[in-house]
Amino acid sequence: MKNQLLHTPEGVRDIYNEECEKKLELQDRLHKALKRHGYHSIQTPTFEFFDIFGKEVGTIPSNELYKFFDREGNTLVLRPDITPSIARSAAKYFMDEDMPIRLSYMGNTFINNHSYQGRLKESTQLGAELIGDDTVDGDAEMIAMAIDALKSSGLKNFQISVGHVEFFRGLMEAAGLSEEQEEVIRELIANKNFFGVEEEISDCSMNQNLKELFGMLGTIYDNAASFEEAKTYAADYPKVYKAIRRLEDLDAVLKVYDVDKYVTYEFGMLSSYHYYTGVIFAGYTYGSGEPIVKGGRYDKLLTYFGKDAASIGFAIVVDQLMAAISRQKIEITVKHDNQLIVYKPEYRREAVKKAIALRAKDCNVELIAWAMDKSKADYEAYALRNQIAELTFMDGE
Ligand SMILES: N[C@@H](Cc1c[nH]c[nH+]1)C(=O)O
Repeated sequence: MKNQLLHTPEGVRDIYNEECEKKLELQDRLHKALKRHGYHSIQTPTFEFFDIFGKEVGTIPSNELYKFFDREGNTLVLRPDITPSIARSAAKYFMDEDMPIRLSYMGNTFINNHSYQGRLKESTQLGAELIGDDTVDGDAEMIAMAIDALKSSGLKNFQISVGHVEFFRGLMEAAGLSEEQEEVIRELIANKNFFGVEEEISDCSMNQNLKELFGMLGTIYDNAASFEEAKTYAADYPKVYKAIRRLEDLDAVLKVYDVDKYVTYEFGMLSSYHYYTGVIFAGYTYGSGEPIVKGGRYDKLLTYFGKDAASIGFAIVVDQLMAAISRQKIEITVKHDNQLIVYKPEYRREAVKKAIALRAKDCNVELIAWAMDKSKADYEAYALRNQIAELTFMDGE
């Protein structure tokens, strides 16, 4: 047999047996958590027209998209991100709705990233979007809900880092740096090289307050009570000041939800998604270098689809969460309550009837016709391998 027939391409994998059962159980728990917050389920297609994920939308760059053509010659894209699809469908189906819309979804995303990063190219996301709500209450609801969902997965130690895209944007505007310099600084921040940032701006002529704010990009605050200094420095930079104030207000509401202990603030938090306009956040835990949850506010994305609706959302990266849960040795218990009935030909009718009756009572029953070359011991070993709870032989003995 050709080796390639058994292999999957780089970056995609099979999930089977116990791992698959656990993943489904985890998805179920996460989905229920979103439902508990009143979110309504929605499914959108796995592929869409190229424009839904085009440059103007501000999601994954075009060279990381899986693109292909339909019979008419349209360029189609396997979704790299579900948020633009939700934005499209919200604009299509809820154009005249003037109340906030709460949607939740689960599905796979596809990103053709460089193989050397060792990342999955197909991963499962479970997410929620709150559309048509620009309030800080909305920001807090999303973060509190993400925390509730993570807790329902059994995870105990995790952290949500929260930032605001306007802090960095405000600094860039105020400092009047070139696009190239901005790119360099973004890269340095992404690598947590804050000395590098200091060095990069040391030659630029800028006001001391602005320099102080640049110096705060690497600080992690566990409470908005420590924002006072930053606010003083930002007094003359309205964008930056407003961003800090928003995080301060958010912290107050997160305290009402009693989830502030899970949250830290980072003014230097950035995202490569250009559709974010306000608060952004990402969740981390042990055993996963990548975020287990990512989200943020995108107040302008829906205007691209013709609806003016400030929105915020997040997605839990189920595969990352699974990996972390397993590395932290957190047990996701899956029920092993399958019954197995093995029958000899003369007992076929009886066996089938029995299986139907049990299934009607919601029992899980696997039915096997006894193969001539198999012994009782073979079936017992099979039952053990497959964690069968109860094995019945219908052979007249
Ligand atoms: N779609 C984003 C997460 C998100 C959902 N809503 C807002 N942001 C992502 O894939 O990272």
